Amino acid sequence: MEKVCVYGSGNWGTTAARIIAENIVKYPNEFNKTVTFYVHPMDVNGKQLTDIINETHENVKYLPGYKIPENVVATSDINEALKDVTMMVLVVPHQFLDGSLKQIIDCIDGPNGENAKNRKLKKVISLIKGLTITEENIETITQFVERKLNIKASVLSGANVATEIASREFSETTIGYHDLEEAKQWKKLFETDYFLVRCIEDVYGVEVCGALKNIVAVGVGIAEGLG
Ligand SMILES: NC(=O)C1=CN([C@@H]2O[C@H](COP(=O)(O)OP(=O)(O)OC[C@H]3O[C@@H](n4cnc5c(N)ncnc54)[C@H](O)[C@@H]3O)[C@@H](O)[C@H]2O)C=CC1
Ligand SMILES: O=C(CO)COP(=O)(O)O
Repeated sequence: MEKVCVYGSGNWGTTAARIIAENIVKYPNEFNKTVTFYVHPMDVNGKQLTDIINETHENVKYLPGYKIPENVVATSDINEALKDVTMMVLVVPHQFLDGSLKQIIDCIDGPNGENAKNRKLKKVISLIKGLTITEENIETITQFVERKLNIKASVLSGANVATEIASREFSETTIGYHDLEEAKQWKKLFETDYFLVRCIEDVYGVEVCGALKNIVAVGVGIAEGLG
């Protein structure tokens, strides 16, 4: 039985958690219906965002006005978020990825790596846009994730705008995979009648196109702004 965590609770993470939670209940023999939702600790008007999400079923900070299914359980406790989790959706802004992965590795492997052999987490998909650039080299986000987590990662990317998808406006996306059986599972979790998912065996191609698309998008925005 697979158990799913959505790690990251921004605009896109919240939209992804809603879709997954609606889909996951259709496959009771394959997936545990509870989706854990890792929320970076945050105070909103004197209250923890996790408490607000669990009580009102709405992420008032990052996706106000859209209800989140009750099988999404928000937490800022990493141990609770990743307990028994076999499949993880990574959806934090790229600048927080390194710190997030350190926290995840500490949790699943133990501070000295002592639990690494008993890892339950086997499947990871990145919804993150961007590239990691250092003085030495350039890596795609999944290459960075694979190097840090030692798990082959899939990617989901496209010309996708979270609030449009949350509003059930039609949109298409692509999953890049290393393993077809795993890709079929991610497709079950993400596809809806308004969010069409295609799968291709080219992880790096999908994520590089997704990242480059945003350079074009910025250019179009500037051109539009100039009239
Ligand atoms: N919003 C969109 O329409 C789309 C976003 N993406 C990509 O998804 C990724 C996530 O984007 P969004 O969900 O839009 O993010 P967002 O900008 O809406 O949310 C910010 C996120 O960062 C977390 N955060 C804030 N401070 C932090 C810290 N110090 N440490 C760790 N986490 C912290 C927040 O809890 C929240 O989850 C990005 O790579 C973005 O490019 C991809 C497609 C669509
Ligand atoms: O790629 C996006 C929409 O398709 C959004 O990316 P940012 O959230 O990084 O601007």
